Amino acid sequence: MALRAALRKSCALTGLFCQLSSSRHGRVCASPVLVAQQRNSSTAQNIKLDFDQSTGVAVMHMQCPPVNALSLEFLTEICITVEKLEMDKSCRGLIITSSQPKVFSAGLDLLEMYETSTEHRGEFWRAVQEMWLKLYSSKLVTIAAINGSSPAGGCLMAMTCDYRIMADNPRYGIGLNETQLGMVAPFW
Ligand SMILES: CCCCCCCCCCC/C=C/C(=O)SCCNC(=O)CCNC(=O)[C@H](O)C(C)(C)COP(=O)(O)OP(=O)(O)OC[C@H]1O[C@@H](n2cnc3c(N)ncnc32)[C@H](O)[C@@H]1OP(=O)(O)O
Repeated sequence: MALRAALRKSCALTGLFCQLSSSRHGRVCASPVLVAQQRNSSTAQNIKLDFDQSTGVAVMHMQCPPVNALSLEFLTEICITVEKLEMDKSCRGLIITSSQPKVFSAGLDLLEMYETSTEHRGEFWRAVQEMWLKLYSSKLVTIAAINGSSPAGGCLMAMTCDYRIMADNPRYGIGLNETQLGMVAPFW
């Protein structure tokens, strides 16, 4: 916890006013089942997707309590959601935001790396890579609406979007701080 407190302190603070486009709650996409099954994961429960077909804009609300930590399962859900939207010709843009209070994403799920097997960690890091490559190379216009803290993997996620808008709140931190945890991201 002391480490986390230090992290919170050292995160760079960004002050841009967040004007999150309100979605019109159009069609809601189906749960991503296929790849989840391939990865032996459950169906999407941690994402609420609002897709307004009249504008072609989808809003992905991350709702993986308590802090949208990017677990293998959650990373898989994110990837499948983006894949599904890309396959929908009427979708042009994607806004990624958080339903959790005060946190956009706490980054990679630390529990995925603690006392897990080498094999599991391999699968986990492949999913991390897949997530950011998918967002970075997406043909959709992607926007991170950062409505809370976004350290390390959360920052990575935001960086891979085309645009970032962050809520103007001095309590919200963002930055690549994972080296403070003694963590060096593996080569891709
Ligand atoms: C495009 C170019 C590409 C270039 C490539 C760049 C390379 C990038 C490499 C990226 C590598 C990334 C590594 C990581 O992400 S490691 C994880 C780093 N994250 C953290 O250290 C965040 C730690 N958490 C916090 O600072 C705070 O929790 C936070 C500010 C997010 C929220 O604070 P708040 O006070 O609201 O909440 P709590 O601290 O009380 O936490 C609530 C519960 O959530 C648990 N928690 C928090 N963070 C995590 C996490 N990351 N994983 C798992 N669990 C987490 C926390 O333990 C609390 O749980 P309990 O209630 O059970 O105690």
